[in-house]
Amino acid sequence: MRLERFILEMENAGFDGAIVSPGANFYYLTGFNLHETGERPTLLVISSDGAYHLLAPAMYRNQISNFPVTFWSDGENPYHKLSWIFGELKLSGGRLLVENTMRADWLINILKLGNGRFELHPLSQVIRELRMRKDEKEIKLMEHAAKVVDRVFDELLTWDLLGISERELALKIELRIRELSDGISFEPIVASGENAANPHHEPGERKLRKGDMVILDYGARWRGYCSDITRTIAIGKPNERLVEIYETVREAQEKAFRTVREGVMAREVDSAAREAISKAGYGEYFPHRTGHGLGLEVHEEPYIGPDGDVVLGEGMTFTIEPGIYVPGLGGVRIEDDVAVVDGRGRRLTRSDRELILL
Ligand SMILES: CSCC[C@H](N)C(=O)N1CCC[C@H]1C(=O)O
Repeated sequence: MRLERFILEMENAGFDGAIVSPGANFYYLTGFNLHETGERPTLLVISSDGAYHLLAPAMYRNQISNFPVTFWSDGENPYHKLSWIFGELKLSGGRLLVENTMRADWLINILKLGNGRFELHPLSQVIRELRMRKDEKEIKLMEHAAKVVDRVFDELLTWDLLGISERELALKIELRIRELSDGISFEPIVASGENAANPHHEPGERKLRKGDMVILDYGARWRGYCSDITRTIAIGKPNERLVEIYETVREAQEKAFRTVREGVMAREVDSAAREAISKAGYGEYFPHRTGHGLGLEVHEEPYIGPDGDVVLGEGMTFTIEPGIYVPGLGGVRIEDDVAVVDGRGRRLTRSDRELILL
């Protein structure tokens, strides 16, 4: 059980306990996906002695079973109950791991209860090692999420794209992902023409026209796990320079993928892509890392950048997505999701990477 493994790691690292708020780590450890608890304090308290207890709003009563839990109702003070949980778990002070993204108001109240006796550290310090290595079941779920985005790509190539606005196309992609999966893993990016020079362009009213290169970047979620794909397509015949850029990015992506192997540093994958792009003279137009870990979150460890000091290992899953962005002209990005399986890189997304002219 994940929670037991986590407790062992936490104890080995010399921590007395952990406090986890809803999000990917909470889901990873409990299996409960408590949607939108928002401002209502919801906290999983774990002691390195092996005991754990959840504090949750009463309105989530039907979603939590077979787990030690104390519910609080609107109008009650949840921190009185949290204090009781600390007592039960004998957590009166010491070194505690806390969720990196915990709300400041919850954190302040926890510190008040600790009365100066808690020394807080980020939870990621211990949980990252567990989260980074996916087991077979997790990889299967990610393969499913990847199949959904591949299917959406096949389908969108049959849609009438000439004259559609970026916003409309993003909506159509989102709708199709929602029909085929549990939802989107992030808001789709549709960046056409000169807008494609912005890696995180927000789809707007610009309509797709002949000669455009269009970056399509979107992802699906399946049973908590994410996919993330980017393809760049051309509407009619694009400018020669953009075709040259496309081929450079395609080669960079391929070279980076071929570098993936157990034992290789994340930064070696990044430099394979970066060198190919720099050699073609576009180094200054590749402003981001080559990829990022992918799993319960769309951006997680291991990060595949120039500073990537993680040694790639079995079960790690990440994207490879080099890009070139030239202001005033446009851009190209090609992205696949990759898993390290049997020591080698395996592409989870498999859509065509050749330049497609519509
Ligand atoms: C979560 S929004 C961005 C999704 C996209 N696939 C992505 O992760 N990136 C686009 C440019 C680089 C890369 C990133 O690191 O943000």
